[in-house]
Amino acid sequence: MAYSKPLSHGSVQELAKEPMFVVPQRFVQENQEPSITLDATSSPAIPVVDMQHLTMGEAKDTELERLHSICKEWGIFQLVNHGVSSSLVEKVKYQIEQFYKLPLEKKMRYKLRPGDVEGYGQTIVHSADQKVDWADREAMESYTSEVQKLAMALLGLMAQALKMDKGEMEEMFEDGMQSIRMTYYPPCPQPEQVVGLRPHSDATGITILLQVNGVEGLQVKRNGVWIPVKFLPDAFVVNVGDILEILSNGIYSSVEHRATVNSTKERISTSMFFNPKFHAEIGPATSLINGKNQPLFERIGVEKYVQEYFSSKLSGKSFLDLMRIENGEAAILNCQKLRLRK
Ligand SMILES: O=C(O)CCC(=O)C(=O)O
Ligand SMILES: [Fe+2]
Repeated sequence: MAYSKPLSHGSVQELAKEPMFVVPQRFVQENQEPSITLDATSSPAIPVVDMQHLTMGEAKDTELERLHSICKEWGIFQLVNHGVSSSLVEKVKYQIEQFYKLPLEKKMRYKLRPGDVEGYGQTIVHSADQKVDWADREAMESYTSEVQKLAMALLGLMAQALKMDKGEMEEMFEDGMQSIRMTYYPPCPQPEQVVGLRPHSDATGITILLQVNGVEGLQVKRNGVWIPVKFLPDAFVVNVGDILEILSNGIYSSVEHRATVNSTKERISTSMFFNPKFHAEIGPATSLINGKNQPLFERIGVEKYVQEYFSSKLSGKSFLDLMRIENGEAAILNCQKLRLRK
């Protein structure tokens, strides 16, 4: 997840409405890593998983094995036949698009206040009591709860595939923290000069993403190459986050991804993040640890994890590396000690 402070100088969406041929300097990202991006026609598509095949029929076990390999090797997939009604998804998409069409003064009624994480601006909206009055609250609420059920079902299947105690997974995520982030990427005259969202892995258990207006821009890093994620109508993009990588003791791999912008079209996405409850402890599942499998990551309380996450500068999967146990100690503990000494 990339959390960032609200723009103090106004909204990127408003800025992009002005005629503009050159990107203002403050948006130019100079130290972008040189990257090879495959074009959409030649690149391998990220795998597609069919929820119906996973839950019913004779091929259930084979599909579960497939899900397992995908979470290990890709950390991301498109999920089809997910069971969330397409009319509900369409309604939510429509409402989100309508929200971004509102004049700035109206959007500003939902503006983030300093210290807030809810509202309009560059940050996330927590779904527990989110301010979604701009939309039909009912549709947004049913969407949130439907997607939550789906996330729990997926986490349960993953527990089964990992051969970990399903109860341990449920205990961790049931009544967990769920948050939602809607992102608007305006068209940009020099798309190669800016980043929509810089490379990161999500600090979550799993993330379920909706490409709201069908415009592509999400890319995932695989073997050092950025692969564009195609838009599949009726699919959710599901990605493995850092917490699931830790919980699975490194069997699953969180995916590094970024969002690029387009020179002519705006893009809207909505990510729903699923996290353990605030008082849980993050660490490799005890049911996966034994004499042969030693824990590869540190155990840490969710509260502390979130604090550390916010105080670290994000880049790729560097935050997760802090949790990795090397030479008997995790770097995150060393950071804390250094900070205490100061
Ligand atoms: O806009 C996207 O496709 C990616 C969003 C994302 O990575 C995030 O919200 O963490
Ligand atoms: Fe993300």
